[in-house]
Amino acid sequence: MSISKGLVDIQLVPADWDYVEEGIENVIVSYHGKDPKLQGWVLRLTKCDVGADADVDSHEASLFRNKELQRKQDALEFAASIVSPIVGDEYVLPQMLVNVSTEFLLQVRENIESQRPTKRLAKCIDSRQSASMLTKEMISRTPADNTQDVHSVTVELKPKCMALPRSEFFAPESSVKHRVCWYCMHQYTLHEDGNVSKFCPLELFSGDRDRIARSLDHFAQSPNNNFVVFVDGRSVVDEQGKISDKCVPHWDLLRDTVADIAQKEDLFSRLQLVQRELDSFNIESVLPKYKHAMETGTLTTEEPGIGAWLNTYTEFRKRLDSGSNDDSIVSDCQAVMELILATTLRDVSVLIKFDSWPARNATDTSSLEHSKYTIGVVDHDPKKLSNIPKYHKLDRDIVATYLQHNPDEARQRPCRE
Ligand SMILES: O=P(O)(O)O[C@@H]1[C@@H](OP(=O)(O)O)[C@H](OP(=O)(O)O)[C@H](O)[C@H](OP(=O)(O)O)[C@H]1OP(=O)(O)O
Ligand SMILES: Nc1ncnc2c1ncn2[C@@H]1O[C@H](COP(=O)(O)OP(=O)(O)OP(=O)(O)O)[C@@H](O)[C@H]1O
Repeated sequence: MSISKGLVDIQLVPADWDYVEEGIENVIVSYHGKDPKLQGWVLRLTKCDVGADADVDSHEASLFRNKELQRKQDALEFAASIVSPIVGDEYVLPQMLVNVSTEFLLQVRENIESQRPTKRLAKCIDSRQSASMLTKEMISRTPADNTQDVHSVTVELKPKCMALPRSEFFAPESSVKHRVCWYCMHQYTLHEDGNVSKFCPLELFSGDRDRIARSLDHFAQSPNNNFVVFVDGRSVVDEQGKISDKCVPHWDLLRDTVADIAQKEDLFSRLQLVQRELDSFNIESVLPKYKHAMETGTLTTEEPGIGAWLNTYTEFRKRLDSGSNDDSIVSDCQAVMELILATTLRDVSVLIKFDSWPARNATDTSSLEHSKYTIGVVDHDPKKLSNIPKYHKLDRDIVATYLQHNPDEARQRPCRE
């Protein structure tokens, strides 16, 4: 990984950028122009509510711009100094901040509008940002070698949960959290009874090749927005909304290859280990600590800057390295920050990109370079401290809804690490 901390000045032409994907907060556009410095890179542009950036020249907009720039610089530092040592340097994509003009942003906004999904249209590219993140392209429209009959294929995994919580401080009605993982319970809030996914993320993190492959099959049956396969830059599903051989060339081979990768790459075990340790208090006991820290002023409504994050991480690392299980020595503030770090890491996506995936008509798949891949995590900006009450409510709702549908403990399907 290489994270450049300065602000880079490059001439950006709106017509050179194509829509790739987006989440709640950011739109990703990829470069297809002629500048070799930008080829193979994407821009991550932040969004705002439609209309919120109407007056780009106001005093408020200028304050907002400075704050946003600081937040993005902190996010770069966060990636380099915290995410990178946790997951491994090799899994964090190279990134840098580039200057972007209002004209550039407004034109890109207009150019990509027709390609955006309806569910995301309440927000648009924020024309007030003065800098955006340039990062390595992980979803590509063209295969690396156009001379062969191959595709560019990227698999996106957003597993959302890596371990069962080990907190001993659960209310009696929450003890189910020791048996059923957060993702499996959440299914009952997100979907109708008959549509809950059979995918369990703990299977994906099991380290057992067969369990991993089976979990990918379950993921493919109910991909939702947690499992996406991009073929030549487009996300694909079959007519039933599933991932199968009908939409992905050699799906069985892809599933097996991804299972091998998930078993072999240290990323998965590192994410699981740190998730287990960081979530040791769980949101249930963190909410009172958060309230207490706010009342006593050890935490304020100001979101933590990079200095506070570095202290949190150093403190956490010291405890982890000493092998101490004594949670009583952890301050309220530290417990809250660790929970936020755990939530940040829980929400990352893992992208695995194959530059030369065999086309459907390829008979000898072994001769193609399908095993050459690039892997990285995306979406690791720190979550907001002010989300703590929301996380607590979500957690309670998830448990309550799960128990409504599964009141009988003997019939609950336990998750296994
Ligand atoms: O709350 P969750 O667990 O549903 O996660 C949200 C994600 O929903 P998901 O369940 O993955 O579809 C949600 O993902 P989508 O945009 O729905 O794909 C975001 O990642 C959201 O993060 P943020 O608010 O943008 O920082 C996520 O919010 P956080 O809870 O991580 O803040
Ligand atoms: N480097 C990249 N190259 C190609 N595509 C990417 C890259 N990074 C992200 N994407 C795609 O864009 C999507 C949205 O990106 P990102 O997760 O950064 O947005 P977000 O708004 O922060 O997401 P969320 O809603 O999960 O918080 C990802 O899910 C992925 O499909």
